[in-house]
Amino acid sequence: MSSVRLEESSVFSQLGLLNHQQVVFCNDEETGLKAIIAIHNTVLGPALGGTRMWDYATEAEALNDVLRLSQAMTYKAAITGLNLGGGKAVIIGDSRKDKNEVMMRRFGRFIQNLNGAFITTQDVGTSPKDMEYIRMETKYVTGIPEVMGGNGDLSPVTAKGVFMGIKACVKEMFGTDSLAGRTVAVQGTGHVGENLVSLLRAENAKVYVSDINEERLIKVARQYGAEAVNNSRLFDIDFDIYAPCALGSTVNSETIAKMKCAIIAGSANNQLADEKADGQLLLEKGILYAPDYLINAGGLINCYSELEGYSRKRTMQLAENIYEATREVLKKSKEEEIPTYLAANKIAEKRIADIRKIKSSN
Ligand SMILES: NC(=O)c1ccc[n+]([C@@H]2O[C@H](COP(=O)([O-])OP(=O)(O)OC[C@H]3O[C@@H](n4cnc5c(N)ncnc54)[C@H](O)[C@@H]3O)[C@@H](O)[C@H]2O)c1
Repeated sequence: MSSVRLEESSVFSQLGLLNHQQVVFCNDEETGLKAIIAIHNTVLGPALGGTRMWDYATEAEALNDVLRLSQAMTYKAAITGLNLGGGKAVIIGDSRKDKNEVMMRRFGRFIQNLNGAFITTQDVGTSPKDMEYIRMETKYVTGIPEVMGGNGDLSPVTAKGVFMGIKACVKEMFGTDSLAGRTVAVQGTGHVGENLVSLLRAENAKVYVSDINEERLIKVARQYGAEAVNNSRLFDIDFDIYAPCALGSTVNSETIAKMKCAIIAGSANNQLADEKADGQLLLEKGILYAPDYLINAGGLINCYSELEGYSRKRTMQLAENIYEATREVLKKSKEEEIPTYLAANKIAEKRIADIRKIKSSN
């Protein structure tokens, strides 16, 4: 009895923390589906967010994840200037053995019942095939396979956004946004990293690359004329811009102490290990940090474009807008002497508050 109460109180206390509009618990005995859909905010438009399938240790952990991630989507859409709200879904289970067509289609029906308030896409543990199953039961899904009207690889769009974010930071720091002769260290030469290296080299930047995958590293270095460096010694090298395109949390008190660069701008999610402390450290050290959730918004932009009737040209234009959005963040950060992540959060919150006003007036 007491444990039930504890569970209940933790669920309801979590629900109140981040101001969610709606949280839906999806339970279906027949298919074994246990999922949570969190709609954080729909002031700007329908809540869009991926469906993550993960073997969470507890249901409270799943709830915590979906609440946190859906709030982050609200900020990401708002700062990028898209007419989308923030949402996310999690399915509790092992994606390698627990999922199947019927479970995904049942989940699609839960989404359909929300009448468009939530639109989903692929995330960790779900695949284009899963999106295809969901699509059989609801039209509120994007990121579907090319054969069903989707548009394939998102990473060129993401890389373009990161590239524009880098240029905005370079403009702020050096007075011109030309990358010719600037030195950039791209950590991670995967889908986004490779596309970014290609864009940087086309503007004659000097590029260092690092990766734990030796084969990829050498391939990308050779193909684009970049210099391969040992990943563990990356911060011993002098460069202007650090572009993390592999993992999160690579910007922490230990690495910041070693950093000699002027700018951090890359695609990895959650680059700051401790947003508050590391954001402040970077401000004090005079290193410009382009908020990751803004400059890596290419994937979201691509989904938005798909909903609007996909055009590659329009999608790339939207990714280019990341330049101005980053400039605005840097300006606010400078004027108010606050870390850039905080400046971005404030701009996102203001946009939502402003649009809320016009939507409530006649
Ligand atoms: N693909 C997108 O459109 C997109 C959108 C938003 C954010 N992101 C984020 O950007 C990052 C890169 O995405 P991706 O699609 O290119 O992934 P990817 O898996 O294609 O590439 C990641 C690369 O990083 C390398 N890597 C892994 N651990 C490393 C380490 N410790 N040090 C150095 N290199 C390491 C891998 O070997 C791989 O080559 C991820 O954090 C991802 O979450 C990607």
